[in-house]
Amino acid sequence: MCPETSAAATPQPPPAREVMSASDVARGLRRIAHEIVERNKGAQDVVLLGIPSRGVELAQRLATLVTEIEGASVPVGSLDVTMYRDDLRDRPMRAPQQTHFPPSGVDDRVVVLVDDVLYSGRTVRAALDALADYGRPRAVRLAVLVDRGHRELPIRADHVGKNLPTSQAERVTVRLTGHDGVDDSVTISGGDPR
Ligand SMILES: O=P(O)(O)OC[C@H]1O[C@H](OP(=O)(O)OP(=O)(O)O)[C@H](O)[C@@H]1O
Ligand SMILES: O=c1cc[nH]c(=O)[nH]1
Repeated sequence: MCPETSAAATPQPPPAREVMSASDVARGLRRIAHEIVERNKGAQDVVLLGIPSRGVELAQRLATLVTEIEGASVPVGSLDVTMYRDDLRDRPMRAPQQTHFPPSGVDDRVVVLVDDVLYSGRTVRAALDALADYGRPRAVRLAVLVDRGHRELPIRADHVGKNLPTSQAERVTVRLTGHDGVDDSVTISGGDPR
C-alpha cells in the first residue's frame, strides 16, 4: 500500500483549535486582577506566587495589572513544586526550577498562587505543601488562566480566566509572549480520532 493511501485510511485526531486569542488572554487576566483587588478590598498584604513554568509570567503580568488598578506595587515571586509532586515516578525527570520569594515573605499574607492550567489539581496540591515549608500565610487563593476540569483532588480555583470543558484525551496548550516568544494563545489538541 502506498503511504498516502494508508495515511488517508488512519483516523486522525481533530486539528488543534484556538480557544483563547491574545486579546482573550489579556481580558481574562484583567478580570482576574480586578477580582483579586475586590476580594481583598485592595491589594494590601497580597503576594502573588507563580508556579513554573508559565505561572511565573502570569503572576508577573497580574502584579502589573493589580499595581495599575491600585496604584501600589504588589509583591510577586515564584514557587517551584517539583520535589513536592506525588507523581514524580510517572513523569519524565525535570530539573527543579526557581523558587523566589519577595522580601515581604508569606507569613500573615494573602498568597495568590498563579498557574496557567488547572487539571487534576496535583500541581496545586504540591504547591500547598511547598508553601507550608516557607511560612504560614493568612490565606491561600488560586488563580488560573484555564480550568479544564477533571479534578482528582478537592481543589478549586478562586479566580479563573476561562472554564474550558475538555475530554481527558485532549491537551490544552498555553503559549505566552514572554515565555514562548509568540503571541499569547490557548489551544486544544488531540481528542477522539475522526
Ligand atoms: O492540575 P494538574 O494536573 O497538576 O495540571 C496542571 C499543571 O500541568 C501543567 O504543567 P506541566 O507540568 O505540564 O509543566 P509546565 O508548567 O512547564 O507546562 C500546567 O502548567 C499546570 O502547572
Ligand atoms: O498544561 C496542561 C496541563 C494539563 N493538561 C493539559 O492539557 N495541559
